[in-house]
Amino acid sequence: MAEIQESNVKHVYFFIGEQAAASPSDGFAGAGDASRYGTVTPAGREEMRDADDDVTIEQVAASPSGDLPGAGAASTYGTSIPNGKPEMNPLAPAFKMRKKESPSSVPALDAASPLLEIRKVEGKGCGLFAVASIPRGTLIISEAPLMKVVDEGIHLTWGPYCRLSNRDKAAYDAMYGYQPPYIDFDSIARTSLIDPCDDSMDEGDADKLVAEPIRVMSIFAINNFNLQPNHLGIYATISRLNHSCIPNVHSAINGPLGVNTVHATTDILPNEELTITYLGGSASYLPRSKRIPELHRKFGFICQCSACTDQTGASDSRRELLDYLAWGLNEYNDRSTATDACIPASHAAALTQAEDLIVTLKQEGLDTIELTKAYRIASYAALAIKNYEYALQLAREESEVEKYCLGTDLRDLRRLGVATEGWFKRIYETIKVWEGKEVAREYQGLSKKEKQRKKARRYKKAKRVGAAAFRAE
Ligand SMILES: C[S@@+](CC[C@H](N)C(=O)[O-])C[C@H]1O[C@@H](n2cnc3c(N)ncnc32)[C@H](O)[C@@H]1O
Repeated sequence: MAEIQESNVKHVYFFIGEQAAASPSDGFAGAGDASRYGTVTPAGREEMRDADDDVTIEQVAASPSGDLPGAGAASTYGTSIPNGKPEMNPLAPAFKMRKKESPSSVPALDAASPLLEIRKVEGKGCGLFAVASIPRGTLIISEAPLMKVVDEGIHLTWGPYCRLSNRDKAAYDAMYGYQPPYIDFDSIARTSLIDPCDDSMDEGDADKLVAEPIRVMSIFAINNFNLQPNHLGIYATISRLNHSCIPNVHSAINGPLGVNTVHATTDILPNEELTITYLGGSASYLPRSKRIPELHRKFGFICQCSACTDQTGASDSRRELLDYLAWGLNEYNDRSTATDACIPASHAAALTQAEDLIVTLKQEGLDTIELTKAYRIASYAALAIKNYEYALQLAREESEVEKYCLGTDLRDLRRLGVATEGWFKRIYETIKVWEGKEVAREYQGLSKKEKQRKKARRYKKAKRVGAAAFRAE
């Protein structure tokens, strides 16, 4: 069974900083972990800004394609998000909607789940909706890909599609298809399917021959997710998740299990739409004036989520603050020698900045994997100033969010040393180096006790809830 490769985990976690040995002297104990904090480099930010310079909100809104759903395809997703790979066609023309194909009826879900159903959504095609209350942390979907091809292998989709069972083909055909303008479907199909030396075929025959493979590619183009190792996959159910800049579920590839898992990152009410973010990592921190064109450029729709339609400016102010705080913390984590007001000059300042990042993420409703990164940096800085208790408390909070986003089967992340439990070990190791074995043991013991206390509290609560339910009956 395929395990998560580091290259793919990057799309879940952004690693920054080199592998440094835990060193009491530099204060970056624990940086030996491939840190999951990463996100933006200044170059990355510039890149994003350059790209955005192409389209403004006004241009997007004014564009004739502005109201059309469609164009998903690659993105940075780390989590897993439908992929759009603009780089597939370096000759991509300026954004122009060519064709949209949306099945007119609502198809049945392939993976039946008592928690959700597929429904038509005005302006979005179809989407997934909760049919019951879904508490935070619930594993909602666990799904193997319907079909996969090697990375950048959109031209290879026709063969695997033809080999699908009738049932799987029906699930595939029910998906939304769109031809992003940066992929030249027609020439890809002709190049891969028509022998240039075969002059027995006239233009009409060739058009007929490529029509179906183009349809298949157009579905694959906007519904695929990165898989490990180096594959792209499409899912009957997960590919129906729409985007929100304030998502309520998190999708991640679980290599050891060979599935994509979707967990609730917030409590979800019945009839609420389940949404992921198509903007991975730091791109979520962009203000709406940058997010909207970015989503439009990559996925072909105008986001109407509450953050994108917020006219008060509160969401934008928070995102700008998030971008500022996270960028500075990344520089700190990278031990950058640059000087900038947003780069904390001391560990204590980094701790305060990371706390601000945590609070702002929560205020913006971003209970996502980004929050685990913020907790890790805060824990890291707390450790550096020898506030061990607080470092452990922050690690515990990180661990909770990790569980909510990714579940508990983290074998590959453990192997890579990026799961929170690896971070706990680093904290204890550092305490041992700095304060001696006894003190480290004490903290470990306290942590164990705290864990047991928590478990006992949870058990008591479950018992109370159970008894109340029993009485109600
Ligand atoms: C991976 S598909 C999601 C499922 C799709 N809605 C369907 O009906 O199968 C991605 C496409 O869904 C649409 N979409 C996703 N999120 C959207 C949103 N927030 N607003 C409008 N359209 C959206 C866009 O057309 C996008 O290209």
